[in-house]
Amino acid sequence: MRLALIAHDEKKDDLIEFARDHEELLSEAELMATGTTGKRLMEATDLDIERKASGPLGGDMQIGGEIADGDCEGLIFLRDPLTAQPHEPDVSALLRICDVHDTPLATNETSATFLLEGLFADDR
Ligand SMILES: O=C(CO)COP(=O)(O)O
Repeated sequence: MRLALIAHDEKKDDLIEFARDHEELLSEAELMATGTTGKRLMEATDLDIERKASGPLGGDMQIGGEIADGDCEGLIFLRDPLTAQPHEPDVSALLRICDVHDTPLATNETSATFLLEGLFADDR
């Protein structure tokens, strides 16, 4: 199973905590992430993560491409709902492409837990 992990700057610590809490399950997946998110996660855990470009430089669009190609089965994207992002159009496009392809998408920690547990329950 291929999964993508992304967090905006204000949410990166939360995603790291989430990844530590779920490291065993996550380690069973092939993981990809936007650039800085992937770097921070690999520094903080033993997870192996394919790093795309940083979000503002096109990383969200690269992950969107994986989803459009049917090569990513779920996205955990801890967005910062309180800060405007310069690449907001890319963020919206990524969320949209998840809906186009009916790809599971979680944008907060509680739904991220449901997403992981649901995908792995399906897989077993
Ligand atoms: O901006 C992002 C998602 O929109 C995340 O990008 P980084 O992981 O490179 O910080």
